[in-house]
Amino acid sequence: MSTIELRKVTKRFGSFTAVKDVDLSVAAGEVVCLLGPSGCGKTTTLRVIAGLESVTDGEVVIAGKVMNNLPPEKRDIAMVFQFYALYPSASVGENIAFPLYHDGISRAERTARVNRVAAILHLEHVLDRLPNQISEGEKQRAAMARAIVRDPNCFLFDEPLSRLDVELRQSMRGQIKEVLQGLSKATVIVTHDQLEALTMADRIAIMKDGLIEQVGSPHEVFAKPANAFVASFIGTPQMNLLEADLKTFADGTAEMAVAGINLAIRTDAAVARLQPGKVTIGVRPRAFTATDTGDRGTISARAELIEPMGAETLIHARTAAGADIRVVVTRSQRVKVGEALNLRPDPRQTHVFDGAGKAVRS
Ligand SMILES: Nc1ncnc2c1ncn2[C@@H]1O[C@H](COP(=O)(O)OP(=O)(O)OP(=O)(O)O)[C@@H](O)[C@H]1O
Repeated sequence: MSTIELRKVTKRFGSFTAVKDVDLSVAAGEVVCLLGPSGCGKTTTLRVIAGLESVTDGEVVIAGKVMNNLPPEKRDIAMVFQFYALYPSASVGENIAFPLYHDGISRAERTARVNRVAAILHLEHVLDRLPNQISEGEKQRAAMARAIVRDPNCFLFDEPLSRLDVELRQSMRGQIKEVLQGLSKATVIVTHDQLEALTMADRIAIMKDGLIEQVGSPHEVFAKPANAFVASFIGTPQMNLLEADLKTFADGTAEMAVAGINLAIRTDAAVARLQPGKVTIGVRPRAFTATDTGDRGTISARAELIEPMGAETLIHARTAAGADIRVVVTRSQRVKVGEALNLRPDPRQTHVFDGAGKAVRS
């Protein structure tokens, strides 16, 4: 069974802990993306799975077997790096066949397998060419073909698309996803690009400072972020995180105010149970209604910068107290720089984070 499991994995480099107590399991046929800012420990986690780094603590289990003491070549894993490392003097077909030369596979079998993966990855027409005679996208597909030709237990990808231009990335994301869907292998992809993670992953593990902050489907991490970090990391434009004052009352109700304005937002039982004081409310830029008239429950702000985005417009607004708020409106709603806005957050789409940044859910 092609599965990957990390059990309380920690990796230290000297006194620095790059990966802390990470638990993660990837089922057969599942694609999990490790996503997070630079230096959060994504690549180290991948290298630990591959056996390119030893673990300091915990267990790496692949296909049900503890792999901690096995070298990379004994783990039956294929890894695709950011740099494809194709041999320049060998044809594309020979490059793809390379992993099969060590396995005592007959020439006929080798050719059959290369042809099969070349068909999956649409490379039949370039098999006889040298790597410098094919496009960047074809090089990336050749690297992937070389990884899947051996039929390994699992796949690991390290920033597989980072060297490609925007357009090619877009089409490759779909192609990789399609190929992986047909292979039924556990796959881990490292990326710092959320769009890549959102489109390719079945589940996303969001990392920060060596810890996994949340693991969930693309929809879950977007709609139900576990904490303020995940909330601000996932979604473009970024979610607004606004400081709010929470008051709770003896009858189990609560009120929240931003810059002194009481907002008609989530004040359900879970919020009312919090300690009164400072909390953070999270509102995505598309979860505001911008109205002309300021009435109860709206935040007053002034448009500072307007960014047309095609069908929608991104407005950077600022409150009198100096809080910046990003708002997305439809193109037909014309707003000018300097104009006063009254922003009403949709209560059903308002997130609340406690003093430690943890999401409060009812
Ligand atoms: N061999 C090493 N020795 C010491 N520190 C290391 C070593 N390898 C990585 N680190 C540190 O561990 C942390 C995590 O590195 P890692 O490469 O896993 O991050 P990352 O999330 O993949 O970042 P990026 O997106 O920039 O590649 C970083 O602070 C890095 O400097």
